[in-house]
Amino acid sequence: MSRHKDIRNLDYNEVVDEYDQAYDDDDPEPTPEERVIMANGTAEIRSMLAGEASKVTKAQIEEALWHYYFDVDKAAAYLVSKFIAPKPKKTPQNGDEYAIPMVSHIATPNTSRESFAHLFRDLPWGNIPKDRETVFIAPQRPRGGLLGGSGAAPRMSKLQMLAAARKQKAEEKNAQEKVEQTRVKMAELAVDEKSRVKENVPLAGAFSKRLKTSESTAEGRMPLADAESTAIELPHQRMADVPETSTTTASLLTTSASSETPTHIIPEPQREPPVAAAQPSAFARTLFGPPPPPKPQLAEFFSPYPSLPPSVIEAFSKPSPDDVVLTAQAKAGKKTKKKGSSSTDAVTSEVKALKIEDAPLPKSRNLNVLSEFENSKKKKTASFVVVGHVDAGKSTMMGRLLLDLGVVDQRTVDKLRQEAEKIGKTSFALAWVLDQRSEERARGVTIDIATNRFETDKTAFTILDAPGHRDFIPNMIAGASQADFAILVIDASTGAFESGLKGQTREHSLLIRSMGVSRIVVAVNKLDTVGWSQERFEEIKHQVHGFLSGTGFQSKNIAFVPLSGLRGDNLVRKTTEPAAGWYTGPTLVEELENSEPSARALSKPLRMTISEVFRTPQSPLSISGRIDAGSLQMGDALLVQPSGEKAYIKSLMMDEEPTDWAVAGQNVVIHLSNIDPMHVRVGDIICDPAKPIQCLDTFTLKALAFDFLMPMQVDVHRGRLHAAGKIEAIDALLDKVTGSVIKKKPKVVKPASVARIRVTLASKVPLEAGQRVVLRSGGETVAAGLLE
Ligand SMILES: Nc1nc2c(ncn2[C@@H]2O[C@H](COP(=O)(O)OP(=O)(O)OP(=O)(O)O)[C@@H](O)[C@H]2O)c(=O)[nH]1
Repeated sequence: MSRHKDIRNLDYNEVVDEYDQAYDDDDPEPTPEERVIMANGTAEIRSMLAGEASKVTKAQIEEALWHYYFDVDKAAAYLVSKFIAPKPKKTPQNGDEYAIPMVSHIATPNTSRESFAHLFRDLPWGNIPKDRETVFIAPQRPRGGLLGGSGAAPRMSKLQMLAAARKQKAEEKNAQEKVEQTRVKMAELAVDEKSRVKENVPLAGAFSKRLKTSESTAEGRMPLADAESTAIELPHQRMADVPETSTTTASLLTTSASSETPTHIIPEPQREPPVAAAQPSAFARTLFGPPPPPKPQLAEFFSPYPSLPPSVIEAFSKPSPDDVVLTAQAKAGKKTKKKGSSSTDAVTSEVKALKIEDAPLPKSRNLNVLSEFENSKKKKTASFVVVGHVDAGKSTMMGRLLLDLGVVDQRTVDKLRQEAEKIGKTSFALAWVLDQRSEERARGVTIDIATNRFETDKTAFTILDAPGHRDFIPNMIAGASQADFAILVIDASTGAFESGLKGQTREHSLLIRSMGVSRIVVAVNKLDTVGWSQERFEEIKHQVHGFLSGTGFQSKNIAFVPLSGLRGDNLVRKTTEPAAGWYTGPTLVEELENSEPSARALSKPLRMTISEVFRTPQSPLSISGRIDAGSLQMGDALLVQPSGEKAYIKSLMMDEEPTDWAVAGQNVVIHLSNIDPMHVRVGDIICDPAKPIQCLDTFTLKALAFDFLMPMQVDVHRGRLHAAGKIEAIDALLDKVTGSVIKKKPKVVKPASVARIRVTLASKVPLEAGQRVVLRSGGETVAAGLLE
């Protein structure tokens, strides 16, 4: 049964009866002395009332005296007003204008409506009938004090004195009882010391102070002052006088003091017995009398119902069955939790013990890669970038080339043509062979570098089809950075060549030359639109040759081919157009085969710029790119910069076939192991851990100015890498041919001039001397050059 059930079974009538009984006990029977005073008072009142005395009974007189504490005057006045000359009842008359409606259920049958009007018929005042005049009873003796007399204390009769004494006694008794009740309640609210001692809970400092203060004050030995200072200043002789009764408080105080500061420690024998509540002060005792004897034992718990029967208190003194069940459940839960946690710990430790061995490193065959390359019978490889003004026909030309070479079949092209017809872009069907992104197909422009490959009898080519639109120049730069040579596509149709020359034809030419491309094949395209005009071809050839020569291309490295990419004339096969009979030179593919790739930096430390990062079935992290310098083989350790993380070559792919090694100039796919993908990004450089590339945030550049140069914010492009930077200073203006210093620290560099400039970067990026970078600002290429 819970204690709530105890409350429900409580007999409230029994409790109320007890309360009433206690209340009745407050009005005890008169003492013999009071009986004498009562008799005298009765006689005195009878004499005061004289002839009217017969109208009141003895009991009425005694009750009045008792009520007024034997005050004869008050009792006599009360008896007169109540029994001898009571005020007449007011009975309103019906029909009176001042009639007050009476409530029907209390009105008598005869006086259903009473009026007070008759009381005012004899107005004006002063004409009052005799029977309605007030009876005044003059006091026997004059009142003293402020209302008359000498001002001395009024003289009291013996009866009055006795009544006053009784009244004071009753008031003292009530006050005493109130104090006692308050003390009991306070004692019950106080914290039980014994239980705290059992629990070894030290007293809080502030509570300790209060306790000491209370004790000392109760004994009247100390003033109400700071207990801490008082305890220290207390004379030893005085402390020795304290009776040795209990050590509980002393122990508590010692514990408390030791936990705070040694100055609080009071010798244990000198401590006083514990009290749970403050004792009344001397002033309080003067007011309320001596303190009651201390309760033998304080309640061990707080009860808001101090007057409850013992059975109820008993029920609350112990944990209820509900509490017992809850406690048991809590303990069981703890045990279970402990069990669970221990099992969890065990699992955790087991998991920790399960040390995952590092993935076994790929086995290296320790090949001499350079000799393998020399002895290999593989075709030479070459990469070329296709550049030119937007819509010059670059993608169409490469699509046709792949079709004519059999890399893609006619069926695929027909399918692309059908798809292109649906959106009204039939003429772009061949371009879609390379422009495979939906956005590129929808917009009809190339956005990113499209790579493809084809082989001739002698060479394995990699096509890097660059976007012609000025918005995608950074992608074109990325393509150019991987190329051995370039195809510059020029739209020969009327007006297009001229506009292209002012546009990206010029910029692309400058860029590819600055990127280190020295061999260029100019594809004069769309000659079918001008009837295969030789004059037009020669005009374009003349202008472009002069322009390219001015940008640094040697004449022997410049070739021109008149063609139609859309129709495939002079692309793979010679044109059969009669109007084009004037051209007997090589086709575009033949010109490509005649182009020697740039020298390979085979013996230099490994450098490879990451073009793509992707996931393959072979590895969760695969990268692709062109090896700029050095060589690598399966099992090699690699360093990724700028993250500085190490990785291993799990396997290699070249031309979509597995290989054990690769050298500079080759495009490869590397499946990495032992590295987190978060450390590898497009534009990072893979290098030899033994000869790593350094990460710089400042460098000096020998730059060709495309625009006016001065200290300014720029974007630094190296391959796929872009970084924010700033032209910090211009160290010198250089001679274009010799490279000697013309002028030191010029403030501005004019376009087409060469200068040595210092560039700072917002963050460190992998850079080293010999690399080519491009500086752009506001969407325009402002300079390109070589790191010194
Ligand atoms: N008549 C004719 N049209 C051509 C020839 N080559 C390309 N075109 C057309 O020119 C348009 C643009 O061709 P694209 O191959 O997309 O040009 P692009 O240079 O690759 O364009 P971007 O990569 O976006 O700069 C298409 O409509 C082609 O059909 C050609 O030899 N003759």
